[in-house]
Amino acid sequence: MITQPYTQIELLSANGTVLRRVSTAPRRLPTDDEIPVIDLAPIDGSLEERKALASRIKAASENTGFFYIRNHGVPGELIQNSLMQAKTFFNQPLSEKMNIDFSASKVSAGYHEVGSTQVNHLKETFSMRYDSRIDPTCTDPNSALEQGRSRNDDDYIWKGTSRLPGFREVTVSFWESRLTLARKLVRIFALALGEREDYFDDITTHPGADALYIHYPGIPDVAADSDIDVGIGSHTDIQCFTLLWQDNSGGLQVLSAQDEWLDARPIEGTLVVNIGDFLQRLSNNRFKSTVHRVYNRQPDSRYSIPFFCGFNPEAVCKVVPSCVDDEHPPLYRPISCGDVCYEYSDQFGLLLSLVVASSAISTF
Ligand SMILES: O=C(O)CCC(=O)C(=O)O
Ligand SMILES: [Fe+2]
Repeated sequence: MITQPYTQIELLSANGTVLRRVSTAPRRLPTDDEIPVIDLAPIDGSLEERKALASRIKAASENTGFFYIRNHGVPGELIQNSLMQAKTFFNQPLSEKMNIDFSASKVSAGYHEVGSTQVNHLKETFSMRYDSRIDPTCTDPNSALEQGRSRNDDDYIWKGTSRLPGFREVTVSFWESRLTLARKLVRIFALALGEREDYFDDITTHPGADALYIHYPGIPDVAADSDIDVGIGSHTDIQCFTLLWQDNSGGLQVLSAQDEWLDARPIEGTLVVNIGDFLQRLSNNRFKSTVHRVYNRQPDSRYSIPFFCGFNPEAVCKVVPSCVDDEHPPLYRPISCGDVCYEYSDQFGLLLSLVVASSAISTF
């Protein structure tokens, strides 16, 4: 029998640094079961159709914790317009981008320049957060503002980008479209966990909804064995789940259930969905928050546009009852999604970039 050689990588988690076993086998494409492509059209169908969809999503969430969605309802043209806006933003001189410097922001949003987040992260990012004023379902944004729920309320990121025609409109429109999709998916996840579909509705009225534009600069003449070409080191995402649009560059790698690296290659017309730590926690570890990373080993830029969905930041959540029985006592104490994110940033003394950029690794 051939024994598979393994190495170890370091992951930073809310409990400190943990070592994670990883196969040294060459990367491979996932099988259809490992990262399935799921047709989301039934999400607007009958309860029976939604339940059937939920069972597919349950299987994927319990397996690798990654799946592609097609017919997701986010218009392709809106995605392309957002990509154009992202490129225009990143193409500006650094001094312009620093108008919305993340570290000067009061609301944990704005621009992170290359090298300003974690070691070996070769990327620059624009980030925005939940804002009740642009939430299509928020009927009383002023009252939400008073309750401190609107986390973009000083308009810092929009004032500092007002010179870019259409930047705010397109970026907000894409964010709204993904918030709508995320809320529908939360209901499917409730079914997938064995609860009623409205189980999470009360805690998604002003949820964590952090959106990024990410630019991974190309690396000319990169040596094959160089370790400076990591786009994002190995990590898991912190909140409930992530909706990710990636361009055609490739480079997103996902750890399989057998600890092998899988290429989550771009598939036209799809978004990638992956489970985050908070949903793994609420599911009592039934759903998998899976380690992934990005390598941009190419001379060209890579762009990706993630959206991180959580619950209302102050809502204290316990492991869902359907995931608990005599043989499976709750593995986690109740906590809010917001507190988990703060624990993370406290642990590492990092800015709240971790809320949107998740955990990270130093060297691999
Ligand atoms: O750029 C990508 O494809 C993935 C980004 C990612 O994993 C993250 O921002 O957490
Ligand atoms: Fe991630």
